[in-house]
Amino acid sequence: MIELQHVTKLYPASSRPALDDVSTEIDKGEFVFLIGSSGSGKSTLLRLLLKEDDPTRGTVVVNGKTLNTMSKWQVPKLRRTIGCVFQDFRLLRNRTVAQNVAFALEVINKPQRTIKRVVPEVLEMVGLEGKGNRLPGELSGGEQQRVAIARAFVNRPLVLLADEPTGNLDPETSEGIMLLLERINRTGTTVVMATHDYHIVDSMRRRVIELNGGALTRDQSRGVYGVGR
Ligand SMILES: Nc1ncnc2c1ncn2[C@@H]1O[C@H](COP(=O)(O)OP(=O)(O)OP(=O)(O)O)[C@@H](O)[C@H]1O
Repeated sequence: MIELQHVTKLYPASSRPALDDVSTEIDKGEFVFLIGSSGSGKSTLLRLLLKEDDPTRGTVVVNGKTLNTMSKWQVPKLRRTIGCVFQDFRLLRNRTVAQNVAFALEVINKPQRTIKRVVPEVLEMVGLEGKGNRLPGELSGGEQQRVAIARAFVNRPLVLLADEPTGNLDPETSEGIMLLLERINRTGTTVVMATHDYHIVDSMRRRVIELNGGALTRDQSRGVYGVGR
């Protein structure tokens, strides 16, 4: 499903690798927390999985495709199989909630009749029924993140990558978002979530992969955030 083999990433401006000989495998349907202090390489790893950047050395495989040898024209097809959620929601401010979600289907040329059917379904799933005509600015942070999750999931991706999805939310709202991500995971979608939120990691007891200065220093099933934090 996801495989990294001896992946090193060196940014031109930096003397220290952002990722340092990282090898791991994530199976279909897993839920994985990616943890590590600021600058440890979490976002870099997620960017490599999306082929937003290429590794300096090593091999990255996502959904059966080796990204190193993938040509540019195949990248949009890869990204259709991956949903993304970010800390800052990244919604289109001047489009309604429903339009934000519909947009994800329009760009992959789904017919309007499918869009009309699927968008209300997914908005209901994330608990936003009746709010499709609001603008993002008229929603709470938690609701905006639900829109972002709906947009990421509407195309039923094989993998959902979440980079600090609860970073801007209070603990109670974060819990709701985590329940939603768990629900998505139960549909068979692999979830990889970068986080600093030790409450969430400790309460969910899922697989934990820890990066430290770019190196993978811990891989623990049913893990915790860590001792001595
Ligand atoms: N575009 C870039 N050019 C140069 N260096 C970069 C670039 N992006 C990241 N880095 C460096 O790579 C290292 C890893 O950064 P990365 O953003 O992956 O860490 P992170 O674990 O996601 O951190 P945070 O938790 O703060 O988001 C850092 O030292 C960072 O300064």
